Amino acid sequence: MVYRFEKWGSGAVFTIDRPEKRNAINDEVMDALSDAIKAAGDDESLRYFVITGEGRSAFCSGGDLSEFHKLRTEEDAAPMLGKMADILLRLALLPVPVIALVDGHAVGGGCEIATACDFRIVREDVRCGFIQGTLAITTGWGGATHLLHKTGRQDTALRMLMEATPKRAPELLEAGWATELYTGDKFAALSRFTEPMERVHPSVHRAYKQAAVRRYIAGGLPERVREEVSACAKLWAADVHHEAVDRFLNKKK
Ligand SMILES: CC[C@H](C(=O)O)C(=O)SCCNC(=O)CCNC(=O)[C@H](O)C(C)(C)COP(=O)(O)OP(=O)(O)OC[C@H]1O[C@@H](n2cnc3c(N)ncnc32)[C@H](O)[C@@H]1OP(=O)(O)O
Repeated sequence: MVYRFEKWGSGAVFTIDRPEKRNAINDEVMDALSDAIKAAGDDESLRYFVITGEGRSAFCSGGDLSEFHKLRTEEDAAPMLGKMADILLRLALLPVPVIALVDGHAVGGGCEIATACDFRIVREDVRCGFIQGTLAITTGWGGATHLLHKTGRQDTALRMLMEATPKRAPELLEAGWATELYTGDKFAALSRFTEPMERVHPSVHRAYKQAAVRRYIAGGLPERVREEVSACAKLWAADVHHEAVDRFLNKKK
């Protein structure tokens, strides 16, 4: 299995389980995450939805380049990008707090997944970044749209996107992307984060999350995400993108 979806106290944890590929996202993981989000949305007893990665090397390394490099044209790329962008939008709009438990590097689409969550609990020694620019594309799963919507500083957000480099956890905290940093066991860190909120009735959490969802919708996020997908799909078709992916895939051969 390329994932696990398990109950965790009053929450549920989705674990991307492809450590041999640094938890890269392929169609199978997308479909599993989509199903998990549906189940979470239908579960009135759920208090939290948590997403994390297997192993300590990576939270998620983004799209599976060994699979997605076969997508050559704008028409090829748009359906894959749109599929994951829709899944991340549904993740963001879940009626409960959504927590990214970032216990390894989150790069590319992996950084987009964490950005779509309400909170990011980040291990203090990891690096996260929107490295799509190094492949001559933009974010394509809605990451830029979610980041620009959430962050208080547009200059900081644009700099993260345009530099396309992984940032150290303290920098991510300073930039307002990381909610808090931790060391040691990730589930102990998750408990420390959720415990204070557990003293509040879940109906209060759901009401506050609805306020955030209303702000998303008022901000036109679904349409803005669709436009981001289109922009990425256009850049995807360029030779400079395919050459950059080929260099990554051939780096060790
Ligand atoms: C809109 C989303 C967008 C898209 O879908 O295209 C993206 O997400 S673009 C960005 C795609 N992701 C990347 O470019 C990141 C590539 N990976 C890395 O930079 C590193 O692997 C890193 C920093 C995540 C971890 O580095 P580390 O040294 O710990 O591991 P290795 O690089 O040696 O990788 C181990 C093993 O995993 C394979 N791998 C890693 N990432 C991916 C990936 N995204 N897709 C496919 N395979 C990946 C890597 O090739 C190695 O395989 P091996 O067979 O052992 O050589």
